[in-house]
Amino acid sequence: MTGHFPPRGKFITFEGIDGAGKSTHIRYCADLVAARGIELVSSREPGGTPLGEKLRELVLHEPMHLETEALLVFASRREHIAQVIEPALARGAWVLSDRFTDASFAYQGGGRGMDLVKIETLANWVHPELWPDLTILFDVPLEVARARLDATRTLDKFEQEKADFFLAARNEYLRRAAQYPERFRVIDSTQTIEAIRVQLAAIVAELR
Ligand SMILES: Nc1ncnc2c1ncn2[C@@H]1O[C@H](COP(=O)(O)OP(=O)(O)OP(=O)(O)O)[C@@H](O)[C@H]1O
Ligand SMILES: Cc1cn([C@H]2C[C@H](O)[C@@H](COP(=O)(O)O)O2)c(=O)[nH]c1=O
Repeated sequence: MTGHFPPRGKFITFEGIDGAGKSTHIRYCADLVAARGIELVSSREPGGTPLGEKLRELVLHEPMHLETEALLVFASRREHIAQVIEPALARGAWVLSDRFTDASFAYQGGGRGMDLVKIETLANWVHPELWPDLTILFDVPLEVARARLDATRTLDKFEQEKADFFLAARNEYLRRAAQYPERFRVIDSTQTIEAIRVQLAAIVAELR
């Protein structure tokens, strides 16, 4: 007897410095995917599971050593992969995640200055086989991101960081996008929401 295996789902991640517009555009991309009749799981990091959300609270609000921070985001990620991402991809669902390991490179590596080799080691340990099929990087100068955040919310631990932190995080994102051009699409997030949507629709339509 032969079993029926659904084609593996797609794993799409959304990255950018705080205020770049990820959350705004994930909802739109989710609608595009759902309109194709594809099962969809929308999630986020740190978080995405009950334990991951508890870790998120610690990471976003408690002061801690930078390596503790890195270990906690990877602990949250391990749980997220086991409980949510892998089961969804295996049953053919598409997973849209607000951040994944590129954020650890950008924030713990670029922003905090943690040795990138250590982050690579954690990534190879926690998800040796799993990388996104597509990563959409919303790129924006930090003054624009900052103005958007200041207008909308109370800032968490990361959002209160100084300009240098975000400059380094943005540069690390752009460095990774240049290193993995087949996986990344970089969007100029200073454009209007409508203009960005046009680009996103084309990018998502390419994915089969
Ligand atoms: N292209 C845009 N033009 C103008 N305003 C925008 C644009 N994209 C997002 N915004 C606005 O900027 C604010 C921050 O956007 P959003 O919450 O999507 O950012 P984010 O990248 O998800 O931030 P964080 O990572 O901190 O959650 C929101 O008020 C949103 O409406
Ligand atoms: C996955 C991940 C996230 N972070 C930081 C980046 C953001 O400042 C927060 C998450 O907040 P958001 O509003 O949901 O984007 O966490 C990090 O430092 N390292 C990571 O790996």
